[in-house]
Amino acid sequence: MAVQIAPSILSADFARLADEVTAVSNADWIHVDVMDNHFVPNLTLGLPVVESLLKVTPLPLDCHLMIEDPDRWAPGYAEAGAGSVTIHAEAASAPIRTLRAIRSAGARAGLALNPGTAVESYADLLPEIDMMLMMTVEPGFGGQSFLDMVLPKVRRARDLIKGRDLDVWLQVDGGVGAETIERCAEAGADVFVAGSAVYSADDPAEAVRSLRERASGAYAP
Ligand SMILES: O=C(CO)[C@@H](O)[C@H](O)COP(=O)(O)O
Repeated sequence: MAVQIAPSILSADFARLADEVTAVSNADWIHVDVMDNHFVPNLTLGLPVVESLLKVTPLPLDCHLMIEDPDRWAPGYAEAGAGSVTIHAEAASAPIRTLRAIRSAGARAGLALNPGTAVESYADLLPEIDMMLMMTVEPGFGGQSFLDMVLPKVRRARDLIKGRDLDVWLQVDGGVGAETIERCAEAGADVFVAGSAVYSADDPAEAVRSLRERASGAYAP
């Protein structure tokens, strides 16, 4: 699979979201961070904003739910038309049921792991998901420093996916930019979320292009 770039609108200007997503129309996904101030200590946006974004961009929305009780809320994002809905392993009470509900509603189902959560504990869920999201910072805020300690886990996840011959995408999120994206790709990641590296650039579309080039050169599935 070709590498994919997903700019995170957490670093965008929320007063100009339509323009901000249009500015990265060369990306593969728009990454939408939904935070509830309970699962993480930050509050962002929810389903009404996602519904509005769906009307202004042809790019699929990659909704990352950093919320308590994702079992209750996740299917609604898929039913609204999100292309991908990711729940946190640490927050879900019934992950298999919720992942199946996301898929049944027509979206790709994602499972996210915090930096300290072992991938081996969730190996049996791999057939239930389309994407595993490895947090490379503690979730909650943009602009944090990349945690190198997560890279061995990214490698182990890629090996588990390969070992079972599954088509599961491996996403990294947090501190991903020009200095770190190649190491993520070498470890086997193929979907790259970048917030500040894209939206603090003078030319966000050029930042997307350049990140894609770096990741493609280093990608070693
Ligand atoms: O989920 C999160 C943060 O919890 C991310 O999606 C951030 O939005 C990434 O921002 P940068 O680290 O790339 O600035």
